[in-house]
Amino acid sequence: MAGSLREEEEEERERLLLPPVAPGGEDGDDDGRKTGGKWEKTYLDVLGVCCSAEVALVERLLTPIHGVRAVTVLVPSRTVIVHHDPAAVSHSHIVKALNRAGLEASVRSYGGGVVAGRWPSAYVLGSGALLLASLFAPLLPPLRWLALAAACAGAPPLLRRAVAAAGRLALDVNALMLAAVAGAAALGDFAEAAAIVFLFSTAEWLEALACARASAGMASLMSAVPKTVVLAETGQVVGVRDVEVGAVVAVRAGEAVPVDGVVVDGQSDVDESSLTGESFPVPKLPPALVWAGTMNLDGYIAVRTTALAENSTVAKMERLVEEAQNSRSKTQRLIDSCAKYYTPAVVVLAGSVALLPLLLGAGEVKPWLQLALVLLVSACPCALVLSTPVATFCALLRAARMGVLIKGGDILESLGEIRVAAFDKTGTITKGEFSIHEFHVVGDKVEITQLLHWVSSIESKSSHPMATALVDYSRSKSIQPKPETVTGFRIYPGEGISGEINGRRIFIGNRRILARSSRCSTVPDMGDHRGASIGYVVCDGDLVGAFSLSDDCRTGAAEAIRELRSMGIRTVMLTGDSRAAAARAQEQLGLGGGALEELHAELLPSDKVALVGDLKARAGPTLMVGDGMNDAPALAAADVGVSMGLSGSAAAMETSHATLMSSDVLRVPAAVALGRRARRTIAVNVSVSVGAKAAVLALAAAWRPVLWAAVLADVGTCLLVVLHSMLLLRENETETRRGGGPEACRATARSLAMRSQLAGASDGAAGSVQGPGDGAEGCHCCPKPGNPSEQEPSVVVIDIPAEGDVGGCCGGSGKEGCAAPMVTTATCAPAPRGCCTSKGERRVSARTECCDNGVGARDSPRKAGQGCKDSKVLFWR
Ligand SMILES: Nc1ncnc2c1ncn2[C@@H]1O[C@H](COP(=O)(O)OP(=O)(O)OP(=O)(O)O)[C@@H](O)[C@H]1O
Ligand SMILES: [Zn+2]
Repeated sequence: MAGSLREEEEEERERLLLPPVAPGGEDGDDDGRKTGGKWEKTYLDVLGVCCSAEVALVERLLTPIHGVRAVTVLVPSRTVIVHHDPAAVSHSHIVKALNRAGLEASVRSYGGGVVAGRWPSAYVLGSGALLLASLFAPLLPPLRWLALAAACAGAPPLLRRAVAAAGRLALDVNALMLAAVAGAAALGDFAEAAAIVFLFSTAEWLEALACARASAGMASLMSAVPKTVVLAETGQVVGVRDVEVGAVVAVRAGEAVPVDGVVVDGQSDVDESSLTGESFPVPKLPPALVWAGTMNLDGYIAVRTTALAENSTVAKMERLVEEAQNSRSKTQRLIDSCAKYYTPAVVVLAGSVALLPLLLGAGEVKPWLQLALVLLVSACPCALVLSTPVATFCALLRAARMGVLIKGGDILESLGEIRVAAFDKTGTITKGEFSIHEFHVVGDKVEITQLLHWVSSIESKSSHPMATALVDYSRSKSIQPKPETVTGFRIYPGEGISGEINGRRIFIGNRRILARSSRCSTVPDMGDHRGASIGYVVCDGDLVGAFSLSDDCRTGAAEAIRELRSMGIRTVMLTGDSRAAAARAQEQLGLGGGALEELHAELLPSDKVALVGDLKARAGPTLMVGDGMNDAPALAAADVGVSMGLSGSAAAMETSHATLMSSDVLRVPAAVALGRRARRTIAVNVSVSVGAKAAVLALAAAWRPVLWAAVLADVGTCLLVVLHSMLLLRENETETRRGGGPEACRATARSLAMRSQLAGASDGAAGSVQGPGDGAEGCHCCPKPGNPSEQEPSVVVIDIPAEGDVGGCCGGSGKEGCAAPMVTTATCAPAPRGCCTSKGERRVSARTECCDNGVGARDSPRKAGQGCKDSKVLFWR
């Protein structure tokens, strides 16, 4: 059932994440395919794209070409992506069209190191050599003409671009530089003219090199996907784009998985780091899901595809990164609009400085003209315009590499401002892998087998984590779900689900659904499972079954929360689950049950939205992390909504602003840290570029107009800004430090996995392969007992105040306890018609004994600072 469900979900994801319609294209892929030729996506490195001004030019050049459907220009990485029909228009045709306008385009080869290491053009080299020779002019005066030759030698690329820009009535940096060169030459400063050309083109080249280095990272996202696949049944080799959904493809050891799918045969360890940033291999057996671009390490697997190549997760990721580059952030919009006025203003100023003395008949004209040239060179706000997009691009790329997909520069900036982090519980703080403690029949209306059949059949239509547990539980009792017998399936967000089987309407869910559907009078006592969630089954108005289930915290959840708190961020839990379950998770997170500063339980999706709004108003910019469908509205309402990617629901992924590709919540503090770093980088970039300009202008105003210094300030700061932004690509020590514990655990897991791989390779058999789970046990929520002297059995009595009834809500089992402060219930279900026995204020004591089971036993409440690392419940009173 998991397979079919996932497929549905996959379909939904596909529907939600349809390829973006790029400018110029009006329809989706399907239409294109139907009309004959296949659309292809070609990536071009276009060095001539340096400001957003070139975007329009590229679009104007390419969109009229027959066979080109859409053009996307990514300024930060100087990339142009062309959707075209290769039969109608070839790569070289596109490249030529761009190069005619002097844009220096070349087709990016897949997997290649892009253009890194490329030599400067002949123009740059020629102009440099001539300039060098001209320096000997003091010895041999005629050599000074070589400087003029140097300026001319380097000018053609500038001229071509300036003419192309002028064609669309734009004044670009090339035109400004050429004007300055011409001016300097006219004044007889040949060396100055040559210096401008040489400095400018060298800096451009270096900048392009740096950008190419940065965008190589993006290319590597997709380059891992093989271009051909082997069909498992026939052994036939076909292009990856021709593989249909449902085909079975063979993936041998050492090959990358070509398309998203389900393992149907074989077994292997798969390295998913390209997608999740998680560096240890994940064992895959049928029916595990695998994703395109991940690496099959050591075994053969057959994969039934669940998506077309262009709709694979990695392709969608790539689209998101591309879109993110195109979306301009607040800061960037501000800078761009300033830049729009800055250039014309300075050009007009330069013009008047040059003309006024002439008109007024001032004595010496030359210094005025020099001042005008300096102003002209300073009129390009290139560094300022670059200061944000390059930093944003590098940060987004860094985020993608660590398995966090951020959908734009704005989100990145907001991430750096976060003051509150709200977490959903199930599937975010906890693993979302429930285990069933009890499953009872209530009354004598049905048999247990019948009940299990109903529950598993209806639950197999739900993607809630509890559903999986209930279906597995039924299977363990030899009852197979029959989803086809269910009609009228319905989801009640925050409550549960319902469906009809053989004319009976069955409801499954929490107390709210009980209130909605039943006319019962008693609620069964669910025994001693404190902190478990209680579920009910109602058939045609009668309560017929009840069950209790719970799940444990994720690895790293506690560290993530600690990290966020150490960064001065308030942490909050917003859960649809019961208060008892919330309190149990809180307790598992440590810090004496005070890890999260606020707990809000039993929330409907609308309550989550309201609380997010409240947090925003009360404490500042709010981040929300969630996985479920019920979280989607809250994710959208938060300043930054983060969804749990591959494990979460499609709805959450769609509405969120960022997605964690792995389920490692430690990426949340890391992403916030990255956001803060990006903000700092942008601030430094902006001040450096503004500062340099101001210094040159001040120098000029002080009658010291130095033209080459102005050029250096212009292109030099551009280069500086690019290089400084690229520091973001490097892993920051604070990011590594964030959650130092789990990092160590991951290292262990990695080395264990590697060792097992080596063992497997040397003796040819898998032997006793230790999965990553084994290696990571030390980083479980519950700290592993350390000092043996602390593990001596001792009896501790923990007093837990029983939860009081709030506003006449049903009390559930009547035995749920809560140990955490500030447990609130936002809303109460309408009081069911007399279904609950009310509860008074009570204290419940648990007698516990310390134990060292390492991974916190399910029933072991643990209190920090009581000399007991872990404890086992002996009995409840
Ligand atoms: N498919 C289901 N089967 C049984 N119970 C369900 C189902 N879906 C929801 N419920 C009940 O409704 C409650 C609220 O569900 P909801 O999805 O809003 O939150 P949750 O996933 O439990 O917690 P969180 O909000 O922390 O993710 C659950 O705790 C559960 O008791
Ligand atoms: Zn959840």
